Amino acid sequence: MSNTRLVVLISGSGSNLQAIINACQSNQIKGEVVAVISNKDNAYGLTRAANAGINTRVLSHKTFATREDYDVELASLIDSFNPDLVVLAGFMRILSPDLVQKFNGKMLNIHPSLLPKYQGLNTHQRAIDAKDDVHGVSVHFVTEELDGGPVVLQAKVPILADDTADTLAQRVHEQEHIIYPLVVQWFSEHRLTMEADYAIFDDQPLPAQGATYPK
Ligand SMILES: Nc1nc2c(c(=O)[nH]1)N[C@@H](CN(C=O)c1ccc(C(=O)N[C@@H](CCC(=O)O)C(=O)O)cc1)CN2
Ligand SMILES: NCC(=O)N[C@@H]1O[C@H](COP(=O)([O-])[O-])[C@@H](O)[C@H]1O
Repeated sequence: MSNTRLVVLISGSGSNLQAIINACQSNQIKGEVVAVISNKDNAYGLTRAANAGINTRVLSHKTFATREDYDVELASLIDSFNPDLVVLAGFMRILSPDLVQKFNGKMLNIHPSLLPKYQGLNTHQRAIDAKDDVHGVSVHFVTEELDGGPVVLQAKVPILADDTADTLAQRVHEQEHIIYPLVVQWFSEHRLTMEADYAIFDDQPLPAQGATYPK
């Protein structure tokens, strides 16, 4: 089975990118990150990629008249690396239908909430403001509906009485760095399909290594 070719899209720090790079280097994921693309030239994730010897590209959305024009260029750039899987890792642009359709079934996103709760932005603060006692993270296939695609795996994170958005985000990040590599590993082992209705993982944080959940 050949290595899964991953193209990762970022906009910021790239800690999830780093988790995936690490998982590829440890052979947890039978794949390689062949390129990292950012819409922001100051994304620290670009430094992480360069340090790992990975191709990097910056495609700023600010130089395009419309979202659609940007996405035509972005789709072409992604395609140029011949990916098996496109991984959105803190990529902060809403993707237009044509691009989503082009990579249908081979584009994943990680979202910091227990979808379908809190689609969109500022999820940690929204959960705190709502006085929720649990928050978390979801890995899902990307569809036209923003953060509405089929969920593959979730991890729950309790909200503590003295939590701020930052302290909560830190604990959510810890679970992100476990479940995203795991889902990408499952994809690299050809064990995921958009049509399946995967179990939503409950309560306990995942073990760091190789749980086997998909059917
Ligand atoms: N068609 C889809 N596009 C994207 C999805 C998706 O599921 N379907 N997931 C998002 C990721 N995301 C949350 O997980 C998200 C990213 C960005 C935004 C957003 O409102 N972006 C604004 C700009 C915000 C900024 O620049 O800070 C915008 O694009 O106008 C919401 C949710 C990735 N895309
Ligand atoms: N709506 C998308 C979204 O908010 N994604 C979130 O952006 C962060 C990126 O962190 P990273 O750059 O350190 O991986 C992550 O917490 C991810 O869940």
